[in-house]
Amino acid sequence: MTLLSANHISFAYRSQHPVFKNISLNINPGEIFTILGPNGVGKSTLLKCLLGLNRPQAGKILINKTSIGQLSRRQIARQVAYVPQNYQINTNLSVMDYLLTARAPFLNILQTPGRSDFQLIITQLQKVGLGSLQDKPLSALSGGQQQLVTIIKALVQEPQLLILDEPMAALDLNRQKEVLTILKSLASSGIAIVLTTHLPDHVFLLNSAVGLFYPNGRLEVGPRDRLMTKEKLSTVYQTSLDLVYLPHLKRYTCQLEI
Ligand SMILES: Nc1ncnc2c1ncn2[C@@H]1O[C@H](COP(=O)(O)OP(=O)(O)OP(=O)(O)O)[C@@H](O)[C@H]1O
Repeated sequence: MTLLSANHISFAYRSQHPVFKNISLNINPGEIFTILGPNGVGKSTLLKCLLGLNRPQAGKILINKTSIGQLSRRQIARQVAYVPQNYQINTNLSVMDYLLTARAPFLNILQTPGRSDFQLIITQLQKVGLGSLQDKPLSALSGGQQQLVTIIKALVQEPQLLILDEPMAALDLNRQKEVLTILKSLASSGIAIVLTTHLPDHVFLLNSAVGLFYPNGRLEVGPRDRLMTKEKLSTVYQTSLDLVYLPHLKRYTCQLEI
Protein backbone atom coordinates (compact mmCIF):
# COMPACT_ATOMS: atom_id res chain seq x y z
CA MET A 1 0.00 0.00 0.00
CA THR A 2 1.25 3.50 -0.83
CA LEU A 3 2.21 5.39 2.31
CA LEU A 4 2.46 8.84 0.83
CA SER A 5 1.15 10.09 -2.46
CA ALA A 6 1.27 13.53 -4.00
CA ASN A 7 -0.97 13.97 -7.03
CA HIS A 8 -0.43 16.88 -9.42
CA ILE A 9 0.53 19.36 -6.71
CA SER A 10 1.50 22.96 -7.47
CA PHE A 11 2.80 25.49 -5.00
CA ALA A 12 3.55 29.23 -5.04
CA TYR A 13 4.52 31.50 -2.15
CA ARG A 14 3.27 34.44 -4.26
CA SER A 15 0.51 34.07 -6.84
CA GLN A 16 1.76 34.08 -10.44
CA HIS A 17 5.20 32.87 -9.22
CA PRO A 18 4.93 29.10 -8.84
CA VAL A 19 7.89 27.32 -7.28
CA PHE A 20 6.69 24.12 -8.99
CA LYS A 21 3.68 22.82 -10.87
CA ASN A 22 2.04 19.45 -11.35
CA ILE A 23 4.34 17.27 -9.25
CA SER A 24 3.30 13.69 -8.56
CA LEU A 25 5.05 11.01 -6.56
CA ASN A 26 4.30 7.88 -4.55
CA ILE A 27 6.31 6.53 -1.63
CA ASN A 28 5.87 2.96 -0.41
CA PRO A 29 6.85 1.47 2.96
CA GLY A 30 10.54 0.58 3.02
CA GLU A 31 11.34 2.81 0.06
CA ILE A 32 14.09 5.46 0.05
CA PHE A 33 13.46 8.43 -2.21
CA THR A 34 16.22 11.01 -2.70
CA ILE A 35 15.55 14.44 -4.15
CA LEU A 36 18.41 16.17 -5.97
CA GLY A 37 18.37 19.68 -7.39
CA PRO A 38 20.13 23.04 -7.44
CA ASN A 39 19.88 25.67 -4.70
CA GLY A 40 16.56 27.46 -4.55
CA VAL A 41 14.72 25.12 -6.94
CA GLY A 42 12.07 24.06 -4.42
CA LYS A 43 13.28 20.93 -2.58
CA SER A 44 12.52 22.21 0.94
CA THR A 45 9.27 23.73 -0.28
CA LEU A 46 8.17 20.35 -1.66
CA LEU A 47 9.10 18.58 1.60
CA LYS A 48 7.05 21.12 3.56
CA CYS A 49 4.07 20.38 1.28
CA LEU A 50 4.49 16.65 1.94
CA LEU A 51 4.45 17.44 5.69
CA GLY A 52 1.35 19.63 5.51
CA LEU A 53 3.36 22.73 6.52
CA ASN A 54 2.84 24.33 3.09
CA ARG A 55 -0.58 24.01 1.51
CA PRO A 56 -0.41 23.44 -2.28
CA GLN A 57 -2.72 25.60 -4.38
CA ALA A 58 -3.52 22.59 -6.58
CA GLY A 59 -3.38 18.82 -6.22
CA LYS A 60 -3.76 16.39 -3.38
CA ILE A 61 -1.49 14.80 -0.79
CA LEU A 62 -2.53 11.59 0.92
CA ILE A 63 -0.92 9.90 3.91
CA ASN A 64 -2.09 6.33 4.34
CA LYS A 65 -4.96 7.20 1.97
CA THR A 66 -6.19 10.15 4.08
CA SER A 67 -5.95 13.66 2.69
CA ILE A 68 -3.30 15.53 4.67
CA GLY A 69 -5.72 18.46 5.11
CA GLN A 70 -8.00 16.21 7.17
CA LEU A 71 -5.25 15.19 9.61
CA SER A 72 -4.39 17.15 12.77
CA ARG A 73 -0.73 17.99 13.46
CA ARG A 74 -0.78 15.32 16.16
CA GLN A 75 -2.13 12.69 13.74
CA ILE A 76 0.53 13.62 11.21
CA ALA A 77 3.24 13.51 13.91
CA ARG A 78 2.25 9.96 14.81
CA GLN A 79 3.02 8.87 11.25
CA VAL A 80 5.59 11.29 9.88
CA ALA A 81 8.79 12.70 11.39
CA TYR A 82 10.75 15.62 9.95
CA VAL A 83 14.38 16.63 10.13
CA PRO A 84 14.46 20.27 8.98
CA GLN A 85 17.31 21.88 7.12
CA ASN A 86 17.95 24.45 9.83
CA TYR A 87 19.06 22.06 12.51
CA GLN A 88 20.57 24.69 14.80
CA ILE A 89 18.44 24.44 17.91
CA ASN A 90 18.03 27.57 19.94
CA THR A 91 17.25 26.19 23.39
CA ASN A 92 18.92 25.50 26.68
CA LEU A 93 17.06 22.23 27.13
CA SER A 94 19.25 19.22 27.79
CA VAL A 95 19.60 16.68 25.00
CA MET A 96 17.34 14.26 26.90
CA ASP A 97 14.61 16.85 27.59
CA TYR A 98 14.69 18.00 23.97
CA LEU A 99 14.38 14.44 22.69
CA LEU A 100 11.53 13.70 25.10
CA THR A 101 9.45 16.36 23.30
CA ALA A 102 9.36 13.97 20.33
CA ARG A 103 7.26 11.56 22.39
CA ALA A 104 4.51 14.19 22.91
CA PRO A 105 2.29 12.92 20.05
CA PHE A 106 2.02 9.60 21.88
CA LEU A 107 1.21 10.98 25.37
CA ASN A 108 -2.12 12.12 26.75
CA ILE A 109 -2.42 15.72 27.83
CA LEU A 110 -1.41 15.20 31.49
CA GLN A 111 0.79 12.16 30.92
CA THR A 112 4.54 12.41 31.53
CA PRO A 113 7.09 10.33 29.60
CA GLY A 114 7.62 6.87 31.03
CA ARG A 115 10.52 4.48 31.43
CA SER A 116 10.14 3.13 27.89
CA ASP A 117 10.36 6.66 26.44
CA PHE A 118 13.64 7.30 28.30
CA GLN A 119 15.00 3.91 27.28
CA LEU A 120 14.14 4.47 23.62
CA ILE A 121 16.09 7.73 23.65
CA ILE A 122 19.10 6.28 25.48
CA THR A 123 19.26 3.40 22.97
CA GLN A 124 19.14 5.77 19.98
CA LEU A 125 21.79 8.09 21.47
CA GLN A 126 24.08 5.15 22.17
CA LYS A 127 23.71 3.88 18.59
CA VAL A 128 25.43 7.00 17.26
CA GLY A 129 27.92 7.29 20.11
CA LEU A 130 26.22 10.26 21.80
CA GLY A 131 25.15 8.44 24.98
CA SER A 132 27.43 10.58 27.14
CA LEU A 133 25.77 13.80 25.94
CA GLN A 134 22.26 13.16 27.23
CA ASP A 135 22.46 15.64 30.13
CA LYS A 136 24.32 18.38 28.25
CA PRO A 137 22.47 21.53 27.16
CA LEU A 138 21.92 21.52 23.40
CA SER A 139 23.62 24.90 23.15
CA ALA A 140 26.87 23.21 24.25
CA LEU A 141 26.89 20.79 21.28
CA SER A 142 28.77 21.27 18.02
CA GLY A 143 26.81 21.90 14.78
CA GLY A 144 27.27 18.30 13.64
CA GLN A 145 26.24 16.92 17.04
CA GLN A 146 23.11 19.10 16.94
CA GLN A 147 22.30 17.78 13.47
CA LEU A 148 22.61 14.21 14.75
CA VAL A 149 20.34 15.06 17.69
CA THR A 150 17.65 16.37 15.32
CA ILE A 151 17.87 13.09 13.39
CA ILE A 152 17.55 11.11 16.64
CA LYS A 153 14.56 13.26 17.61
CA ALA A 154 12.84 12.14 14.40
CA LEU A 155 13.72 8.50 15.10
CA VAL A 156 12.32 8.50 18.66
CA GLN A 157 9.02 9.58 17.11
CA GLU A 158 8.99 6.05 15.60
CA PRO A 159 7.51 7.25 12.31
CA GLN A 160 6.25 5.27 9.34
CA LEU A 161 7.67 7.98 7.10
CA LEU A 162 10.83 9.96 7.78
CA ILE A 163 11.40 13.20 5.84
CA LEU A 164 14.88 14.70 6.05
CA ASP A 165 16.09 17.97 4.51
CA GLU A 166 19.84 17.73 3.83
CA PRO A 167 20.40 15.63 6.95
CA MET A 168 24.11 15.11 6.40
CA ALA A 169 25.11 18.64 5.41
CA ALA A 170 27.00 19.30 8.66
CA LEU A 171 28.34 15.81 9.29
CA ASP A 172 31.88 14.51 8.91
CA LEU A 173 32.42 11.49 6.64
CA ASN A 174 32.25 8.93 9.42
CA ARG A 175 29.02 10.43 10.81
CA GLN A 176 27.60 10.52 7.27
CA LYS A 177 28.35 6.82 7.05
CA GLU A 178 26.53 6.25 10.36
CA VAL A 179 23.47 8.17 9.18
CA LEU A 180 23.46 6.37 5.80
CA THR A 181 23.64 3.03 7.63
CA ILE A 182 20.80 4.04 9.97
CA LEU A 183 18.64 5.16 7.02
CA LYS A 184 19.25 1.88 5.17
CA SER A 185 18.41 -0.18 8.23
CA LEU A 186 15.23 1.87 8.88
CA ALA A 187 14.17 1.26 5.28
CA SER A 188 14.75 -2.46 5.58
CA SER A 189 12.52 -2.44 8.66
CA GLY A 190 9.72 -0.97 6.49
CA ILE A 191 10.05 2.76 7.20
CA ALA A 192 9.74 5.01 4.16
CA ILE A 193 12.36 7.71 3.79
CA VAL A 194 12.36 10.90 1.74
CA LEU A 195 15.48 13.06 1.81
CA THR A 196 17.16 15.88 -0.02
CA THR A 197 20.89 16.12 -0.49
CA HIS A 198 23.47 18.02 -2.51
CA LEU A 199 25.63 14.89 -2.86
CA PRO A 200 24.47 12.69 -5.78
CA ASP A 201 26.66 9.90 -4.37
CA HIS A 202 24.10 9.50 -1.56
CA VAL A 203 21.70 8.05 -4.16
CA PHE A 204 24.19 5.30 -4.98
CA LEU A 205 25.10 4.74 -1.33
CA LEU A 206 21.44 4.39 -0.35
CA ASN A 207 20.31 2.45 -3.45
CA SER A 208 17.43 4.86 -3.55
CA ALA A 209 14.79 5.96 -6.03
CA VAL A 210 15.33 9.48 -7.30
CA GLY A 211 13.55 12.76 -7.88
CA LEU A 212 15.50 15.10 -10.13
CA PHE A 213 14.46 18.73 -9.74
CA TYR A 214 15.33 20.63 -12.91
CA PRO A 215 15.98 24.40 -12.85
CA ASN A 216 12.59 24.98 -14.55
CA GLY A 217 10.82 23.44 -11.54
CA ARG A 218 10.02 20.07 -13.18
CA LEU A 219 10.51 17.02 -10.97
CA GLU A 220 11.38 13.82 -12.80
CA VAL A 221 10.76 10.76 -10.67
CA GLY A 222 12.12 7.30 -11.34
CA PRO A 223 14.58 4.53 -10.61
CA ARG A 224 18.27 5.25 -10.07
CA ASP A 225 19.42 3.41 -13.20
CA ARG A 226 17.26 5.52 -15.51
CA LEU A 227 17.70 8.93 -13.87
CA MET A 228 21.28 8.99 -12.65
CA THR A 229 22.96 9.72 -15.98
CA LYS A 230 25.69 12.18 -16.79
CA GLU A 231 23.38 14.07 -19.15
CA LYS A 232 20.46 14.42 -16.75
CA LEU A 233 22.63 15.42 -13.77
CA SER A 234 24.52 17.96 -15.89
CA THR A 235 21.17 19.51 -16.85
CA VAL A 236 19.95 19.52 -13.25
CA TYR A 237 23.08 21.22 -11.93
CA GLN A 238 23.85 23.23 -15.10
CA THR A 239 27.47 22.14 -15.01
CA SER A 240 29.76 19.51 -16.53
CA LEU A 241 30.08 16.41 -14.44
CA ASP A 242 30.75 12.75 -14.90
CA LEU A 243 29.69 9.47 -13.39
CA VAL A 244 32.65 7.20 -12.69
CA TYR A 245 32.25 3.50 -11.90
CA LEU A 246 34.23 2.28 -8.89
CA PRO A 247 34.71 -1.46 -9.56
CA HIS A 248 36.02 -2.30 -6.07
CA LEU A 249 32.95 -0.64 -4.46
CA LYS A 250 30.58 -1.80 -7.23
CA ARG A 251 28.95 1.60 -7.49
CA TYR A 252 29.16 4.92 -9.31
CA THR A 253 30.41 8.23 -7.98
CA CYS A 254 29.51 11.65 -9.35
CA GLN A 255 32.46 13.96 -10.02
CA LEU A 256 32.69 17.54 -11.27
CA GLU A 257 34.59 17.99 -14.52
CA ILE A 258 37.04 20.70 -13.56
N1 LIG B 1 8.89 31.28 3.17
C1 LIG B 1 9.14 31.66 1.92
N2 LIG B 1 8.53 32.75 1.39
C2 LIG B 1 8.76 33.14 0.12
N3 LIG B 1 9.60 32.51 -0.73
C3 LIG B 1 10.25 31.43 -0.24
C4 LIG B 1 10.06 30.94 1.09
N4 LIG B 1 10.83 29.84 1.27
C5 LIG B 1 11.48 29.65 0.10
N5 LIG B 1 11.14 30.59 -0.81
C6 LIG B 1 11.60 30.66 -2.20
O1 LIG B 1 11.13 29.49 -2.87
C7 LIG B 1 12.15 29.00 -3.74
C8 LIG B 1 12.48 27.55 -3.36
O2 LIG B 1 13.12 27.55 -2.07
P1 LIG B 1 13.53 26.20 -1.35
O3 LIG B 1 14.02 26.57 0.01
O4 LIG B 1 12.41 25.26 -1.44
O5 LIG B 1 14.72 25.71 -2.28
P2 LIG B 1 15.73 24.48 -2.09
O6 LIG B 1 15.72 23.72 -3.36
O7 LIG B 1 15.40 23.73 -0.85
O8 LIG B 1 17.10 25.27 -1.93
P3 LIG B 1 18.48 24.90 -1.15
O9 LIG B 1 19.11 23.75 -1.89
O10 LIG B 1 19.27 26.16 -1.32
O11 LIG B 1 18.14 24.59 0.27
C9 LIG B 1 13.33 29.94 -3.64
O12 LIG B 1 13.24 30.86 -4.70
C10 LIG B 1 13.12 30.64 -2.30
O13 LIG B 1 13.63 31.94 -2.35
